[in-house]
Amino acid sequence: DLMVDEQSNLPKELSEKYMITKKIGVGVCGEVKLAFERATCKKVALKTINKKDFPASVGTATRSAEREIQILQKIDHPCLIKTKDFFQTDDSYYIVLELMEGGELYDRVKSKQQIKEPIAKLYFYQMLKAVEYLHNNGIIHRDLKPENVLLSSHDDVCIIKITDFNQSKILEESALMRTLCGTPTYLAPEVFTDAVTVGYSRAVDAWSLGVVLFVCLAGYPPFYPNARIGLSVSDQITQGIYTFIPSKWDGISDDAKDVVKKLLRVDPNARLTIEEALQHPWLMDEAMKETAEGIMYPKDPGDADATADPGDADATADPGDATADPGD
Ligand SMILES: CC(C)(C)NC(=O)Nc1ccc2nccnc2c1
Repeated sequence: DLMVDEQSNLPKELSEKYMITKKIGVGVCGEVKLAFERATCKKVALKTINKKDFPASVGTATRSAEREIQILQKIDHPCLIKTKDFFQTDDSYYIVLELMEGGELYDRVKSKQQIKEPIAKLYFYQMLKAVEYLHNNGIIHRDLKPENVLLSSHDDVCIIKITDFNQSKILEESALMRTLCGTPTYLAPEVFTDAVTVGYSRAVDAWSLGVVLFVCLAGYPPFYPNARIGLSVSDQITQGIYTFIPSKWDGISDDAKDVVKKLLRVDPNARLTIEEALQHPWLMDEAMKETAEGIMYPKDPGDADATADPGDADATADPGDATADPGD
């Protein structure tokens, strides 16, 4: 077992490599602190996940933390947070992440009330590309919200990165899929009927992005307590009841409203997929895409996120496209 540093109960290896300073964020599973890599003086974020914080469900906490770590190490997209290092002790996981100096989108929306439409579109496009990559790699995030979207700087035009994969789900090949490959001679009809709806759990991410887009554009959420007298928030959601308050939405384009309406469809089968959202007229904006691709895949290797190999001709192709899409 790793020697732990007596003062701060941190693994010795960790405190030897990083100097940990102030708390900069708090998550469901722990906290995020600002740290400096001693060798390079570069700033990083240190996310701590306490295993013991969930005595009752210590199993699920560990499993969800292990799943998060497994996913964090496998994914590679400019709009998904990257793990730089990883340590663990008996009671905690320590994940070193690239620092996102702009903090959470949640705080940006709170401080700006409404985000200007072109900026909201730039952020939303990056979120769609990140979630498209996850879905093409058989991963569903399942907890997309402004707290889990981080900004790389305080500037309006910046990279966003999605974080917090501890609620995410890895789509494996299912028994149902194997059944449907066989000869159905003796197969009951309901197995086919059930099969029609299975495979849509990724649609939850499209719904969540619809809510995030609504909040960015309007500065208030579509579903909230007392939005409709007599309707709980869950009733509002299950019935798809929300209001475009004129004073907030009058200056916003009909295309933007149309994307929100088509993502906030109660029927997952009718809801826009991430792919379809990327094809919506509101996102058919060459200037925005040029800006986005430019910050996601900078040409200058010196830039923070120059991950694509300059020699690689189609550096702009989304690596996620190549992967087969496992069923649900
Ligand atoms: C800008 C300010 C106020 C210092 N906040 C901040 O950096 N917050 C966070 C929060 C969580 C993070 N998680 C991963 C990477 N950077 C993060 C930055």
